[in-house]
Amino acid sequence: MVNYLIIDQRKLKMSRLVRWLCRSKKQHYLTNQLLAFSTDNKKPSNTRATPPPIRVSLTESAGRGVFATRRIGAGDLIHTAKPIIAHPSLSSINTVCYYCLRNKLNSTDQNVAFCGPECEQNAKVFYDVEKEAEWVAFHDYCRSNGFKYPLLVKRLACTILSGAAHPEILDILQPASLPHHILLEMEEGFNLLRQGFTKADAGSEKMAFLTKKWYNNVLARIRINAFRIELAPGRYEDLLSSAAACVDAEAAVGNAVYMLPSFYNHDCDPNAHIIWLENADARVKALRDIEPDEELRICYIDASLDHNARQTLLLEGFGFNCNCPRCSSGD
Ligand SMILES: C[S@@+](CC[C@H](N)C(=O)[O-])C[C@H]1O[C@@H](n2cnc3c(N)ncnc32)[C@H](O)[C@@H]1O
Repeated sequence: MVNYLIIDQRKLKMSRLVRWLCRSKKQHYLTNQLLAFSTDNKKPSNTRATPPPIRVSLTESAGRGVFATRRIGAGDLIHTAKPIIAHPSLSSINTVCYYCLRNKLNSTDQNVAFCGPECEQNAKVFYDVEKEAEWVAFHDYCRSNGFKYPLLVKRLACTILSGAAHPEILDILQPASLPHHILLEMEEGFNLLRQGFTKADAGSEKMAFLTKKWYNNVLARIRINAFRIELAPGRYEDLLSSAAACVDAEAAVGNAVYMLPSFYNHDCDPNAHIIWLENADARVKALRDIEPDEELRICYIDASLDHNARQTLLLEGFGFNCNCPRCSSGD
């Protein structure tokens, strides 16, 4: 089975495990757990996949980070990762698979739909719960405010209600807090989400995890750890539609949260990047030659912005003052 939403008791143990690991610095073990969690395990059980050439360890000034365990060549694929949760942007909801975000340009279906039976089957972990409730008001709230992350929280909540995920599943990721004005804006989303499940008779016992505190914590983590997915245009038609989307509105097909990719720190002159080809599966690639023990860093923002714009975006969006060599040099 593909590890798209491998959410079970193991994940609950993960968050306790990480607290222990951070104390004991048994980071090789952490890396192995994250790799097992993050990568595609489609391979037959009798063939052992080669582990990616990376480890997760503490950095000097940016928390945990990802380091090369051997030399990696420019252009090499370092590893792939499947999302823990992914959600199409509302503008793409009828044109991409509701599970893997693959473009379904040829489909005539105007409703949410899946690109095939495998995605439909995999989506059961959230869709069986989601389709029982009415989400017009929640989607209107997201659409009118331009919010994308509450959609990921809704999908996660559905997965938890179905019993396929534990409420603590994202606790391993870097925590964050939301500024007061954002907390106020999020309140309506929380109320609409609860209302949706309450009206659908989801059951108060099952919904006990869905507190304002849980909602805000998850949203804050998602805000600094989620990736905006833009698929690489493969065909001429895709190229045209993505060019139109760039001009029109939201170019991203959706957003997703991953496990291992969330441990990559930022650099304004990165040595690695993440790309998406046909769906939400992430591919981490080297941008240049990387030496053993060098930290692998990606760029969270548009690197072509000037120094002040980059610093402001990183502080407001991700909560840190960037101390990468490029920023330190004043560039
Ligand atoms: C997606 S997480 C990266 C992994 C994180 N270091 C951890 O321990 O989970 C993003 C957070 O890492 C830290 N970070 C990433 N890049 C940084 C940088 N260039 N300078 C300082 N802190 C950074 C910030 O705390 C940021 O909010």
